[in-house]
Amino acid sequence: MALASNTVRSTPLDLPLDYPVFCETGVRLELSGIVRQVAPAHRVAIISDDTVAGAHAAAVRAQFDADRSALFTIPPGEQEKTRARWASLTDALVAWGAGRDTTIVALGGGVVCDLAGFVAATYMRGLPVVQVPTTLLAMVDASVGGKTAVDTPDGKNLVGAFHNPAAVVIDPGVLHSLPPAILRSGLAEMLKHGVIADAAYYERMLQALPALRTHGAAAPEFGAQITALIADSVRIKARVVAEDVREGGLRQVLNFGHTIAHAVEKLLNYDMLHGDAVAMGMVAEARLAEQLGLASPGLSDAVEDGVLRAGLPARLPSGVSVASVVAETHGDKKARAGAARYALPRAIGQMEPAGGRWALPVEDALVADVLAALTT
Ligand SMILES: NC(=O)c1ccc[n+]([C@@H]2O[C@H](COP(=O)([O-])OP(=O)(O)OC[C@H]3O[C@@H](n4cnc5c(N)ncnc54)[C@H](O)[C@@H]3O)[C@@H](O)[C@H]2O)c1
Ligand SMILES: O=C(O)C(=O)C[C@@H](O)[C@H](O)[C@H](O)COP(=O)(O)O
Ligand SMILES: [Zn+2]
Repeated sequence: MALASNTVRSTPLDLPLDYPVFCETGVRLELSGIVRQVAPAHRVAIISDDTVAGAHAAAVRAQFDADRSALFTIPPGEQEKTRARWASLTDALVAWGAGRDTTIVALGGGVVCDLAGFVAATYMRGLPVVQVPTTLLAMVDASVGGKTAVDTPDGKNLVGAFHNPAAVVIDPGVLHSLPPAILRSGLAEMLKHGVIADAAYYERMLQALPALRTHGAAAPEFGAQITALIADSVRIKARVVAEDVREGGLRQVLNFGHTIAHAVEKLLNYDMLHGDAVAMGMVAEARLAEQLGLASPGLSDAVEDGVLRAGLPARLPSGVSVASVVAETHGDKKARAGAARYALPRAIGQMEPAGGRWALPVEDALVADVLAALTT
């Protein structure tokens, strides 16, 4: 395959993963060289959504031979992370003649990372995928770790596969086109990484929040600061997934806030950004941890403080009843024998198993009490 650039100047982060993660402004322009190194292919199929493609696909496509690459897009939004979109994308790949010598490039936010990743995991029983995340959330979380999935009418990410990327190419330079509310929602997963693993990182995030919120992604000083914070967030996630790729135990810590978040997202027909739901879910689950006596007093105030300083929601959205959220939690993937389970921190930066388990069952009545207090 003729490539626009065969040399890769950037150095990947030093991580305990089997695949390189690049994190540097401008590195998206080295994508073809990276693909050639990690997943050389006869053809390259770029999967994106219409919004991202409009802003960023041309610079990516230009790096590959026109007759051996193609762009496949879906409409933007979580509502598109479905089996139907998986079917239309895989049909389109067949029609285009994609074979096992095709590499998938996932160019987009978390929805594209998950959906294109699932296409790659399943098409002809598995193609390499290079993740090129374009939202803050996808940079720090969805592009790393190999979870791919689609939603079904019954819940979030219910059908999917573990399929590690061949490489992750994080270019914070693409964040300039991201609307502020979507940038902000990515802060939730970064705060989560601080809560579950690293108090110093949590503190650095708190210090950075005013600048990140005031200046937005376009400010010149934003670049270096956000790049360092993204890299450290990826380091935290990488440490966890390297130890437990298939979520046998420890990896459940990355689900802090998610039992409640996924329930609420589904009840709202995914009309709430995932990061926003996680922010609110972390506040609720931190309160559960305190009520159970698992967490030291003050944890939930500290989590709520971070969430509010980031400008993220800390309360249950109106129109969602406490009873409906509690009922939905029983369908969570961590549930066992029908009982919802929660991955709960002890303190900022500290998670430990309780009785050997990383996710604990919690009485519905206690969950309902905590959620009721978050409706006011
Ligand atoms: N696999 C994982 O480990 C993992 C981790 C966290 C989240 N997720 C998943 O990620 C999804 C949420 O991801 P998200 O918040 O990125 O949502 P998203 O992918 O829907 O992106 C949000 C919006 O931003 C737009 N956008 C993306 N990049 C842009 C850019 N650079 N400029 C302008 N607009 C841009 C998109 O078109 C979309 O409208 C959820 O489905 C969640 O379940 C997966
Ligand atoms: O990588 C993980 O593991 C996570 O749990 C990260 C989460 O932020 C992410 O939202 C993930 O998609 C949730 O996965 P699920 O298995 O709970 O559906
Ligand atoms: Zn998440």
